[in-house]
Amino acid sequence: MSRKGLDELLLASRFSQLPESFYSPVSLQPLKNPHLVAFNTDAADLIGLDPCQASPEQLSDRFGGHQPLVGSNPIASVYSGHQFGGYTPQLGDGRAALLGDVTGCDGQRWELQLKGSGKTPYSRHGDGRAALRSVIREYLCSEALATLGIPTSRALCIIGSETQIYRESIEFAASMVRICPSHIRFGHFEYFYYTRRPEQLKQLADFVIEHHYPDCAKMDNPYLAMFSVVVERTARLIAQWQTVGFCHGVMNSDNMSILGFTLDYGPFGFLDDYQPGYICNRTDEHGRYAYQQQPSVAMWNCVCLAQSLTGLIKQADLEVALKRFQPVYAIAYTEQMKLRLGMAGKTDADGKVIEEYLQLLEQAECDYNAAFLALEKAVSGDAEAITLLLGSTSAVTQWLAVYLERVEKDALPLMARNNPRVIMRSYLAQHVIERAEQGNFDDLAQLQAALRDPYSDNFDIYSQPTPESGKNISLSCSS
Ligand SMILES: Nc1ncnc2c1ncn2[C@@H]1O[C@H](COP(=O)(O)OP(=O)(O)OP(=O)(O)O)[C@@H](O)[C@H]1O
Repeated sequence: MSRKGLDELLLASRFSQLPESFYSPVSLQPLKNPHLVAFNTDAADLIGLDPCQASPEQLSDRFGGHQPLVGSNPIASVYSGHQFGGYTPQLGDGRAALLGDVTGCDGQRWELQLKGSGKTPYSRHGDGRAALRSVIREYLCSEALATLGIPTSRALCIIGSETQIYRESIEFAASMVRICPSHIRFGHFEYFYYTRRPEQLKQLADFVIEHHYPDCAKMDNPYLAMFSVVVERTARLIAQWQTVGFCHGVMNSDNMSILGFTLDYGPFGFLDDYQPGYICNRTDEHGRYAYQQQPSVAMWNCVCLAQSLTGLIKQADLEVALKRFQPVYAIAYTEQMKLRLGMAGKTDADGKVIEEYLQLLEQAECDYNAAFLALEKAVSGDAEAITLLLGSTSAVTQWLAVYLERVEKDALPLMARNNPRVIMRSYLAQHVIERAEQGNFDDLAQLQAALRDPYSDNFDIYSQPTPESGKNISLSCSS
C-alpha cells in the first residue's frame, strides 16, 4: 500500500459510530503561533504517512488547531475511574480529542488523538491544555517503551506554541498527536456501570470484542473471554514494566488500557538505584503506586473492571479469570528477568537466583539497569564492574559463583539483546526539556534517536548510570 499525505489519511473513527452517549463532539482550540517541535518517522511509518507530504507548516496548522485535518470530526469520550483508590464519577477526555482513524500499511487500524487540543465538556476545572514539558516526556517515553517491545500508545509529533498556561508557573502549551489501536480504558466501562446503563455497557463490550478481540467473539462466552484476555495482557504488561524498571506513577483505573497498552505518561520514572519502594509521583504520599506495588495495583484495577462487568459475566467466572493474573504475571516476569540475566533453559533454582540478585542490588543501592550491563562483563570474564557495584561481601561472591555456574558463556548475545543500554532516565528528559523551552530542539532529536536504538553501544553519553544529582526525581501530576 502506498504512503499517504497528511490530508489523505483520515477515516471516520469507529468509536464515533457508537451513540453520542459515549462522547461529545468538540472543536479544537487553536494554539498561538504553532510550530513543529518533533516528528517521529517511525510512527509515520506505522500509519502509512509519507513524511514528505507532511511539511512542518502543515503539521503545525493541522495539529495546532488552525485548520482541521481533512476528514476529522473531533470527539472527546466520557469515562470515569478509580483515582488513588476512590471513585471519581466523571472524567473523560478533558484535553484530548479523537480526530479519526487511520489504516497503516500493514492493515492495522489506529486512532489518532490530539492531546492538549483545548477544553472539552469533560475538562472540569482544567484548561484543556498540556505543557510542553509534559508532552515531551510522553513523546519520548512512549517511543522508549515501544522500542523496548512494551505495548504502548505511540507519538507522531509535538507542536509547540506561544500560548501561555499556568501550572506551578507560567509555561508554554503544546499539543501532541498520539496513536493507539484504541484509547478505551477500564474507566469507560466503569462509567456506564456506575451510571447504571447496562445497555450501553453491553454495547461498549460488543464494540471492543468486534474491533479488538475478534477471537473472543467465537467463544461460548465472548465477554468472559474478553475479560480473561484483558487480565492476562495487563499482567504481562506489568511484568514488562517491572523487568525494565518502569514506574508508571498514576495507575488509576482510567489510565488502564482495555488492550493492555501503556497509556498516560504523567509523573512516570525509571528506577535509578534499585529501590523497590521508589515513588516517582510526588503527589502519591503513601506510595500507592510505588514500583513494587504496580503488580498488585494492576490486579486491583482488574477487580474494578470485573465489578463493572458483573451484569455480563457471572461472579464466579470473573473470579476464575482474575485468579489468572498472578501466575501469568509471575511466569512472564521470571521469563523476562532470565533473559536479562542470560539464563536460557530452566532450572529449579532460577527463581532464587533472581530473588537474591535483587536483594543484593537493593542492599548495595546500585543502579538497576547499569547492574545488568556490569553482569554482562562478569559473564565475559571480568567481574570487577559488578563487584564495584555490589561490593565484594561473601553474599556477593557466593551469589556470583552460583550465577556464573548457571549461565553459559554464549549467554552474552542473549543478554545484549535484552539489556537496554539507553534508558529514558528522567534527568536526561529534564535536560532536553530545558533546552526545548529555550527553543532548541536538537537535544530532543538526539535523545529520540538514541531511544530508537536502546540496545546499541553507540550512545555512550545516554548509557551512563544517573549521576547523584539527577537521581530519584519525583514529579507532580501537574502537566
Ligand atoms: N489541563 C487539563 N485540562 C482539562 N482536563 C485535564 C487537564 N489535565 C488533565 N485533565 C483530565 O483529567 C483526567 C486525569 O488526568 P491525567 O493527567 O490522568 O490524564 P492526561 O494526561 O490528561 O490524559 P491521558 O490519560 O489521556 O494521557 C483526564 O481525564 C484528563 O483528560
